[in-house]
Amino acid sequence: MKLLVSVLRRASAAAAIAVPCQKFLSRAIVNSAARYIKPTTSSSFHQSVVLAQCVKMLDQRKTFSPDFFFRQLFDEQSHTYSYLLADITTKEAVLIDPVLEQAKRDAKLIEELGFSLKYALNTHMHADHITGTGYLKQLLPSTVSVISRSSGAKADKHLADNETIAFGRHELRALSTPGHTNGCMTFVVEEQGIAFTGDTLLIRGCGRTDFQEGDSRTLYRSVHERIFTLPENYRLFPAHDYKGNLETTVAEEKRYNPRLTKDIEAFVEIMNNLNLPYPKMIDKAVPANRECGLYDIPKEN
Ligand SMILES: N[C@@H](CCC(=O)N[C@@H](CSS)C(=O)NCC(=O)O)C(=O)O
Ligand SMILES: [Fe+2]
Repeated sequence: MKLLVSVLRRASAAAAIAVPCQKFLSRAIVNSAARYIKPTTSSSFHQSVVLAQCVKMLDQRKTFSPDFFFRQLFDEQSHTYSYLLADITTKEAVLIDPVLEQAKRDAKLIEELGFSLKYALNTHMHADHITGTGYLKQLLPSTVSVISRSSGAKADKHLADNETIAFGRHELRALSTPGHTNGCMTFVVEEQGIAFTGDTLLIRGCGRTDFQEGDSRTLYRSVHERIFTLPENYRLFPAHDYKGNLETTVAEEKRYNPRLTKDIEAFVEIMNNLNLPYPKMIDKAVPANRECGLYDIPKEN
């Protein structure tokens, strides 16, 4: 027994030294990697620098505050992500980009977790699915629906650029990021280092600009001026992904987005040649979303 106690003591003393050492060393290695890696060619040197920067930005990723709740939710039909955020202390919650067909699922989850839904927000007037905000207002009557004023859609609260929405001690800031539609907004939670980009910026892609008020040059400027200027370690969460990706970062998209790393003229050319089929639901979704999704919704018994 004595032997076991002594072994455990030694092991924990070793760990107490090893963990900070490891952290210090990994940071030191990353910081100096670009200077000490021996280049064989200038392009492999460049790759080493980019890799070192990427490791560094992962190293510096923020973790959520203990009183901040985050849950990513998915609708398989439209490939839409919705995001439930809450203050764990006060239980006030917000839901970003809910989908009509998932409103009951979302309401059940919110009730099970003991949250009270304060705001149901849309990043923009969606074209591919009907928003769940109107229906959630019926299911959870405390809910206030929110969208940007420039979307032209009905809601209880209309947001202007830079306006904030509070839930408990947390808040998100709405940045106007038009281009996919006029009313597109990106919601940023600065304390947690995260942003919800709607369809403005998708993972290694971006929202199309060939319907509603789409404009490629405007979208390019929105991304470069309002999203790529956020700190590089910010985690980004889009409204859709069609390949199973969950999230990205500012640093990743600035380096690897195949559309937005190009200059503006090349970007416009890419966007003019996407040749995507129109969303199947567009003729139903846009008129419904103009009414906050309160359009042909299921009646409660
Ligand atoms: N096939 C889907 C619609 C897919 C689509 O058009 N997605 C939009 C976002 S929803 S408005 C988009 O901007 N896509 C960009 C891209 O590069 O894919 C359907 O029929 O609903
Ligand atoms: Fe969209």
